Amino acid sequence: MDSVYRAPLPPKLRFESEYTGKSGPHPSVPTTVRRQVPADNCRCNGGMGDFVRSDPKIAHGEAGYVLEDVPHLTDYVPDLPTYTNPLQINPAYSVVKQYFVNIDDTVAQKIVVHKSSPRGIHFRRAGPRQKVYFESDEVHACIVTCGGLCPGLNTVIREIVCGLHHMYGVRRILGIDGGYKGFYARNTIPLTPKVVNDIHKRGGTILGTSRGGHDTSKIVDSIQDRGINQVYIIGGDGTQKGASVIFEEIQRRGLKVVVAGIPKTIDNDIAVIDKSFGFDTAVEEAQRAIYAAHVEAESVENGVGLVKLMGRNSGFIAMYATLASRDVDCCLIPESPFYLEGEGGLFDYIEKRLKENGHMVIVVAEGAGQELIDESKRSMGKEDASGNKQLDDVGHWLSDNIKEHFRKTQKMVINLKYIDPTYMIRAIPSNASDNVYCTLLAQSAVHGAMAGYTGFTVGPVNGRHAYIPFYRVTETQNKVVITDRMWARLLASTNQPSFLSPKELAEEKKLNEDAQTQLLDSYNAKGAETVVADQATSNNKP
Ligand SMILES: Nc1ncnc2c1ncn2[C@@H]1O[C@H](COP(=O)(O)OP(=O)(O)OP(=O)(O)O)[C@@H](O)[C@H]1O
Ligand SMILES: O=P(O)(O)OC[C@H]1O[C@](O)(CO)[C@@H](O)[C@@H]1O
Ligand SMILES: [Mg+2]
Repeated sequence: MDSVYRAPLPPKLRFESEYTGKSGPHPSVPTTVRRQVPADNCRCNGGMGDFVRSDPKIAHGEAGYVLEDVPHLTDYVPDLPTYTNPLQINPAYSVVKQYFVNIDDTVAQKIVVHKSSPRGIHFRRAGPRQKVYFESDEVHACIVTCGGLCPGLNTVIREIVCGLHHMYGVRRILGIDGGYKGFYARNTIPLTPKVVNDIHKRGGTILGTSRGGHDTSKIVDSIQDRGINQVYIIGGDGTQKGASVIFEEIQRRGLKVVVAGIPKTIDNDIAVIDKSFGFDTAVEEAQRAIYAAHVEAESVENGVGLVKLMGRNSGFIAMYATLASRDVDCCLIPESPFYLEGEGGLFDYIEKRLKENGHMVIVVAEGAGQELIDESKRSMGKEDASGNKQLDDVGHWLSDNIKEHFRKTQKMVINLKYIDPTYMIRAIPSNASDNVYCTLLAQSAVHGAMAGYTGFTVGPVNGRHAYIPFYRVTETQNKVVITDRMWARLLASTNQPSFLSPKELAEEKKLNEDAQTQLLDSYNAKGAETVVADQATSNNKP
């Protein structure tokens, strides 16, 4: 049984796009159809950066029900015909009871509710629809991977290709070589089930990836020139922003082209979705480094194992690897400030742990403690090609400082081993559960695109796959909330200090409470629409 509330939506929630219902022979739809909305509804600047998105599709229902819907081709391309979904005659699926998703199914963003809580925000449930907006031989799809590597990229590529081919009979699928810039600067790679058959067993991406090089006009020109009508874009928060401007430009040009985003990031910092693919694999691999650090540390007198893990702005990998391993005595993440010297500081804690236990393990996320690093040693203001701030190496900095402290104070002789497995945890193939997850993501993206949805990111929300508007996943980043239970569990498991004074802790708590109260107040005072906007900035997953 579905745990999602499935009452039929009131008629006013039904969007035209779902009910046009025209089917019949394919009347050679032109690839380019001028859209019916004013061109200045959206502005693109031809490159990275600011853009004005067209209005969100928000519908309201009873008891504070809000549907944040995703765009559909029929929103701007008139008179599109629909076709029977070929899955209806696919022997594997035709026997499945209720294989097609009811068009009224939506997925709740918030599932912990009170008696009087408004029903809140919902997203359109992902999955195959009875009717599709593309004929098999009309589809010309492309796949691109952007940003840093992540376990499972190849699995997603494989499953998009196989899903399109086996489920929808699509034969024309192109790989874009080397990220966004590949659209206009490289040759394409033809993809077939045979080409992708074994790729899920390899780390990395067979398509290559890159940062920077997002030139919206050139990318959309290339899509238009090649006659591509389904664009699958796999990448992190930056990539989804890029996908969003591509979608806006496609819409502005009135093209019958869908843009589907598949969220990818090792840091697990993408808002709204439960978790990003590859994260579990990375956490599992991080265990190996932590295990080695522990073995090294416990084999010598006053051994300290220090492991640096990825996590630019969010400490999820460090937090989960710490919780999973149970060998870690201290976990440092970007969200939780710490200090070295003085009472209650890190040096104090190390000394205490070594006296108690004879050894200890510290895990540090790469984005932690950046503000502590001496200005002279900072790579001030440097950015990568995508505009992401370049971080200073907190691992070496911490290692040097701990060693120097114990050498200077001569309190005890310590033996520190520093392990940096950062790239090792993301360059590996995905594990079994991530492989299954990648398959669901890819298939959900394919079903959504075939059904004519566009401008969406696909992902699980409370365990159910949903189509989420781009703006929802790009407006905020998912971060560890240090006043939540999960961080408390970690503190209880490592026994480390919180490094926050009671005053700071109270302030942090108040900030979070204020955000919650504001949310409720704005709902009560101004109605659900305001809440929709406000919730964009308060996506704090456990
Ligand atoms: N605001 C933006 N508008 C358009 N394109 C963008 C924007 N931000 C980033 N991009 C493009 O998206 C691509 C990937 O961005 P980025 O390097 O930040 O990685 P990411 O997708 O965030 O993944 P990760 O951080 O997990 O490695 C790059 O080609 C970059 O040019
Ligand atoms: O060295 P690269 O490829 O730029 O990637 C490093 C960054 O990419 C990530 O893996 C994902 O954003 C971060 O954890 C890390 O800071
Ligand atoms: Mg990013």
